[in-house]
Amino acid sequence: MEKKVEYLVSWLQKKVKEANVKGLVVGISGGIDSAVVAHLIKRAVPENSLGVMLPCKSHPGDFDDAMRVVESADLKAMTVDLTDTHNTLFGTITHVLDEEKMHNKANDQLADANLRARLRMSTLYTIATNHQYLVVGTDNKAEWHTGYFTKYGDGGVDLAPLVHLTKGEVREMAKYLGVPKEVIEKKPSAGLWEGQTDENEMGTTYDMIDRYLKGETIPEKDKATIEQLHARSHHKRDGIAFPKAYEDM
Ligand SMILES: Nc1ncnc2c1ncn2[C@@H]1O[C@H](COP(=O)(O)OP(=O)(O)OC[C@H]2O[C@@H]([n+]3cccc(C(=O)O)c3)[C@H](O)[C@@H]2O)[C@@H](O)[C@H]1O
Ligand SMILES: Nc1ncnc2c1ncn2[C@@H]1O[C@H](COP(=O)(O)OP(=O)(O)OP(=O)(O)O)[C@@H](O)[C@H]1O
Ligand SMILES: [Mg+2]
Repeated sequence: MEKKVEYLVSWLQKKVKEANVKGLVVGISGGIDSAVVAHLIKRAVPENSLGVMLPCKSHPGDFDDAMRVVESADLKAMTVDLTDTHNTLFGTITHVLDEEKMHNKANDQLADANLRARLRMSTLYTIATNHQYLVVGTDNKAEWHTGYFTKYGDGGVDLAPLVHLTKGEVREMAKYLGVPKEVIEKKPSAGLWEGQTDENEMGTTYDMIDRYLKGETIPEKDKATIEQLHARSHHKRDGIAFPKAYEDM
């Protein structure tokens, strides 16, 4: 584990140098993925690493966990509460959709949730610009493979150090780094609505996804779910679609 951590820390240092920036910033949710990234960026750039708590109608317990993470990593941190901003922006958008008789309320929960993730992204980039930092993402291998992230939200980052680690490997790294036990043991959640858990929403478990990614045999139903999630999310991993230049047709 020491070698794996050293590898990621030196990769982060290399990226900072190549980009000619001063440091790194990450959003701290109180979940395990951002906790691991918090520890990695602190090791990579001890004097120029920053964690940002971005509550948006979030559970207060998650904020307490985020504070525990920050303390465990001895990371510089700040809080920007996005609740009012989200209420104003989502309220304005839906008001106009109502007036135009275009409002599809069936999609409200997802649209509301993805706006939270994109407000976090915008906030992190505003802070990154202020500090001349890069924005570090927290997607692990399971989330990346299934597309379980908001495009240009939590997926809108400069660096993604955990993208080759299964959720199990993230857990092992978290233990090694000294992430608080309650954070390691809590159910993964995007925290985008009351009672949301990743596993309920995805329709399979991280254990199944990890086993699938390691090439192990898993039940047909879980395999089909994972393959469907993967097929539906190519556009998130492939980047922006461009036409061929007219001259090259
Ligand atoms: N084929 C295609 N080619 C190009 N673009 C395509 C496309 N199909 C959809 N799109 C675009 O992509 C959009 C859909 O993607 P997106 O906006 O990401 O939205 P979507 O994938 O529908 O939702 C995001 C999912 O990620 C979960 N999430 C989000 C944030 C954090 C976490 C977490 O674990 O913490 C989890 C969230 O709970 C939800 O299940 C469409 O609105 C459309 O604009
Ligand atoms: N309240 C929040 N404050 C700051 N950043 C947040 C917040 N909620 C989500 N994020 C950012 O979005 C990322 C994606 O969330 P995700 O839930 O996948 O990761 P996590 O909370 O760190 O771990 P877990 O998947 O175990 O819940 C977080 O790692 C974090 O960087
Ligand atoms: Mg979470």
